[in-house]
Amino acid sequence: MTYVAVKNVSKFYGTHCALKAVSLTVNKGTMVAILGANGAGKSTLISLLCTLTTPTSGQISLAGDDLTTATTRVRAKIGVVFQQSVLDERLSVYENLQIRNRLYQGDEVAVERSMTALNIGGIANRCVGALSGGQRRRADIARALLPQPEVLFLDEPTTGLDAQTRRQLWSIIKAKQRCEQLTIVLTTHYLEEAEQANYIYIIDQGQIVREGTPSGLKQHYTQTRMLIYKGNLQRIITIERAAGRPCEWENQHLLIVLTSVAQCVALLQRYQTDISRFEVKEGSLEDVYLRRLDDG
Ligand SMILES: Nc1ncnc2c1ncn2[C@@H]1O[C@H](COP(=O)(O)OP(=O)(O)OP(=O)(O)O)[C@@H](O)[C@H]1O
Repeated sequence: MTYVAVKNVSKFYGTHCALKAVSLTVNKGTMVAILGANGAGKSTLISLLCTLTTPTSGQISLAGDDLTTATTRVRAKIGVVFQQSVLDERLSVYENLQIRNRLYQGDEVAVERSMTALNIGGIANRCVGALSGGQRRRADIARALLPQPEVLFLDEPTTGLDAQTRRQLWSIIKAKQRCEQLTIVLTTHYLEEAEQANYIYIIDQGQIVREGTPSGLKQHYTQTRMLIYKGNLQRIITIERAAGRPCEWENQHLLIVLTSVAQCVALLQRYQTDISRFEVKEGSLEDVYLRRLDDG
């Protein structure tokens, strides 16, 4: 079921076009990742989705409500984690959450519930200015979850965090998605994070240039390659080329682009005494992304 619908949206800053005729949908309970280079338009899109700015043209709706005409109702359904933390550095984690909760007129248990979800009870009384980047991000997410939003917008939530902290944060966010049907829209530069999404949009210079599931994108835009490192390489390449089958040298190894599992099995059977070390490499999301930049 479509939860967020962006239809033909353009956004100009003065004469600069940051988004051009963007259309996308996000289904309820799914996680959608927006990928793109610096300046591609990701933050602009998030700003539009969380009603901080309005489109120059086009429509956006959330749970059936138009963002420009039903802004208050929409805002009650969203949580946002901005690229830059919006917590007050001089206050404790608890004070930050409590003040925010009062603004939402949230119930008394909301702060405890949010702190428990992000596992930050132990740093509740610490001043935000003295927290590590990972602890601060947890507090940011706890703040965004205070009103129990239906959709969470995450604008590069893990930039600058170490791999272990990123993984911990993601296991919390994914659990929320799974258990509470939370809809998530994420922008990120980390391709392994986008890999966890149900659907991906790649933006380049304000336009959507690729879209699909992570596996669909890989299947469509990348190749599976067999690399033969050791063995009777000269014999293999001679036979393959004589039979009209593509086979290339790559840095003193043999490279064969595979089109099917059957082809891989046939090669291994044909050269079982000639191959002593090989590897089959599937295309990655990074290949999809970089190939787009190269094409551009
Ligand atoms: N308030 C603004 N006024 C004028 N131009 C802006 C404004 N905000 C963004 N832009 C421009 O719009 C384009 C898209 O910017 P945006 O911040 O959306 O990109 P981004 O994909 O989020 O980049 P990054 O990954 O670096 O955060 C850029 O060319 C940027 O300079």
